[in-house]
Amino acid sequence: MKAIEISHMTCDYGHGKGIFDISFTIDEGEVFGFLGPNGAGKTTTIRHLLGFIFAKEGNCSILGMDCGKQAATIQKKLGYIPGEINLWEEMSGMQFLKFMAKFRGMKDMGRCEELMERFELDPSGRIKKMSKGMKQKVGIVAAFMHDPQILILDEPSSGLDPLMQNVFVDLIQEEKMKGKSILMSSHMFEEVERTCDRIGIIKDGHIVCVEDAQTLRQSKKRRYQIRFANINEVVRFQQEGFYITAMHKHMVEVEIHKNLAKLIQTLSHYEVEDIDVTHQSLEEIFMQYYGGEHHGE
Ligand SMILES: Nc1ncnc2c1ncn2[C@@H]1O[C@H](COP(=O)(O)OP(=O)(O)OP(=O)(O)O)[C@@H](O)[C@H]1O
Repeated sequence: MKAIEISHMTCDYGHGKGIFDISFTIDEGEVFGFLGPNGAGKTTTIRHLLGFIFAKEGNCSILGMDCGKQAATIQKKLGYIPGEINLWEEMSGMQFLKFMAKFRGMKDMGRCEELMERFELDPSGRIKKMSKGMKQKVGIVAAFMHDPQILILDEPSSGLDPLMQNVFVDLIQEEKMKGKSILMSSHMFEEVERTCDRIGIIKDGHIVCVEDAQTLRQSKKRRYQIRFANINEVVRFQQEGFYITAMHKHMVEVEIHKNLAKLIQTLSHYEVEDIDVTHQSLEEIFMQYYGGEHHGE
């Protein structure tokens, strides 16, 4: 059984807005990164999973339960961090966490206390007075404290400082080791790179790519900056048919995807003074998808 299954789901808000024919699945024990530019449809998809919106076309299920029909059971079971955390402002952080614990029938608050300590959260103050980062911490503790099997996290680390983002990444990695299934929307490429097994990219309401994170990492192009001994070598090298991305005096930059051996072999016939390499970042790869410039290389 799949942890999460979304099949041909459409929610048309009109004027090209919404989500259209969305399908993907998440396995048990898998961390799935859900990425896309602002307004792409991430939150709309997630709200269907929580049963806040009913799919007019298509359907979605969590652990075999229909997200529309069994929303109450699902909401009790899973861990959820909404994109915009609107907690009950008049409550203190602790009152809110106790309320959530009661809603879920939790007896033991040990995990809650452990998480508060990890995130250095003092929950005694009123939510109304808390900073965005503090509210986010309350949201994280509330989502993880009942040790749920499934976690749906909509931009979970927004508002956290870099130190706390690291604490959060460690937590995700630990949960993954425990076999949890996690759907995580994020704008933080580093966080995605460090945690996700598979990545789905949504743009204008359509899924444009679902890819193994390892495959995406391997598809990173490399750019080699080669400094030749003299300009004659540069002119000669230009005839070799490599994809040249920049040139400056005796330096030539070439972009290589797979055929590094060919470059090394070719350069053995040249007078080379220096060679340097830069790797394409995961962010650059995503930007190709976001901007629609990806040609499926
Ligand atoms: N209830 C609604 N009625 C009409 N349009 C809506 C409604 N909810 C969302 N939209 C529109 O649907 C599109 C998708 O919104 P959604 O919130 O799912 O995007 P998102 O990918 O989560 O974006 P962000 O990264 O900015 O949070 C947007 O253009 C949004 O304005």
